Amino acid sequence: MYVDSEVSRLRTVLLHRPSAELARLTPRNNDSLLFDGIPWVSRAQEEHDAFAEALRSRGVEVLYLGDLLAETLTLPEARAELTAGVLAARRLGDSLRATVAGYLADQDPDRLGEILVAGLAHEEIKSTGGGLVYEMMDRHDFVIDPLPNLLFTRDSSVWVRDRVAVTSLAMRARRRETTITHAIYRHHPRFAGAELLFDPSLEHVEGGDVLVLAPEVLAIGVGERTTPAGAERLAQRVIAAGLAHTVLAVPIAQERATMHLDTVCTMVDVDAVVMYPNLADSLQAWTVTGLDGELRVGAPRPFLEAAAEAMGIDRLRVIDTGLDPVTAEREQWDDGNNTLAIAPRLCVAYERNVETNAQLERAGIEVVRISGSELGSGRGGPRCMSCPIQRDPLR
Ligand SMILES: NC(=[NH2+])NCCC[C@H](N)C(=O)O
Repeated sequence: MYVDSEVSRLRTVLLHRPSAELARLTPRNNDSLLFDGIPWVSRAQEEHDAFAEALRSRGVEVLYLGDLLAETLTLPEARAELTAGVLAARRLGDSLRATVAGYLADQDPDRLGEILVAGLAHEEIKSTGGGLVYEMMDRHDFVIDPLPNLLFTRDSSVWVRDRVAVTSLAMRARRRETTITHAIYRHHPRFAGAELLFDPSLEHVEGGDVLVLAPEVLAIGVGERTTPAGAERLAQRVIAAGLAHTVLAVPIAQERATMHLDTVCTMVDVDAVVMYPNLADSLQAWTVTGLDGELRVGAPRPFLEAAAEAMGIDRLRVIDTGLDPVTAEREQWDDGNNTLAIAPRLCVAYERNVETNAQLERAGIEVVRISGSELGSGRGGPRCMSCPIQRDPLR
C-alpha cells in the first residue's frame, strides 16, 4: 500500500461494483441519495465491468469493496462493529432495533454484506413484537438506508503514502459508507498493520477533494463537502506525520456541479492537469506548511503558481481544452475533467466528453475511453469511482 502521486503507475485500485443499492433509487428519493437520475442497473454494471477490465488489461489489480466487506464480516469483531453501526440509527427506536438486530444476526457474511450496502426495506422484515415505529412505517420505507454512492470509492478513503485516511463524509446519505471502509482497513488481513491517518469522527473531508499533486504535496478542495476545518485537520495530520511538507487549501464553489476538487481538476502527467477552463485562471490556494510543530498559513495566491512552487517545478501545465464556455460547462458536468491516471500521460475518461478527450490526445495524453451513460447519473467519473491503494513511487 503506497500512493505518493496522482499519476505514477497504478498497481492496485479499490472499486465498488454497483448492485442492488442502485435498484433502491426512485424519483422520490434520488435527490436525497445524491443521484441525478434513475440508473438502469444491469447496464451500469456492464459499464462498470468494462471500466474494471480496462484497468486489469493494463496490469492494474482490481479489489472490490463488496468482496473485502464479505471477507471482513467473517471476523466476529468486525461483524459486531458493522452491525452496531447500522443499529445506532436513532430513528429505529428500541423495538425495531431489536427486530433488525435479530434479522441481521441470522445472515451469513455475504448476505449481511449485501444488506449493509443495499439497505433493507420495511417489507423485507417481519416484526413479531410489533412496535410503534414498525407499525407506523410505510412498507417501502428503509429500515437500513441503501448506499448507492459507495460506487464512488474515491470519497470514503484516501491513501497518502503508506497511511490511509478514512474520511468524514459531509452528506447524510453517505455517512455510513465510512463504517464500511473503516472496518475493512482495521480488520481485513490484506491491510494488517496499516495506520489510520484520519477517521470519520473528525471534521469533514471527502476524498474527491484530496489530490496528491506530488510526493509530500497535497491539494485539498474546500467547498460543499470538505470544510476549512477538515482541510486544516488533514493538513495538520499529514504534516505532523511527515507525509507532506505543503498542503494547498483550494476554495471551490459550494455547488453540486463542483462538489469536489476532482470535478474541476485532475492530473494527467507529473506536471500537467486537465482543468475546467472556465475557472483555470481564477482558482486560488492557501498554502499551509509546518514549522516547529505549528501550521503556517500563507496568503492566498493563484493555485497554479502555488502548486508549481510546492511541487518544485517551473510550471504546472494546464492542458488547454480550448472549449467554448458552453461545451466546457456541459463536459464538466459530465465529468470530463474527472480522469483517472493509470500512468503519466495515460488516463481513463468517459467517452461522452468528446471534445475534452480530443484535446487531451492532441496534448499527447493517451485516453482510455469508457462508457458511463448510466454510471454518470451519480455525477462521478473514473477518478471518483476509484481509490488507488498502490502506485509506484514517483521518484
Ligand atoms: N470524487 C467525486 N467527485 N465523487 C463524486 C460523488 C458523487 C456523489 N453522487 C455525491 O454526490 O457525493
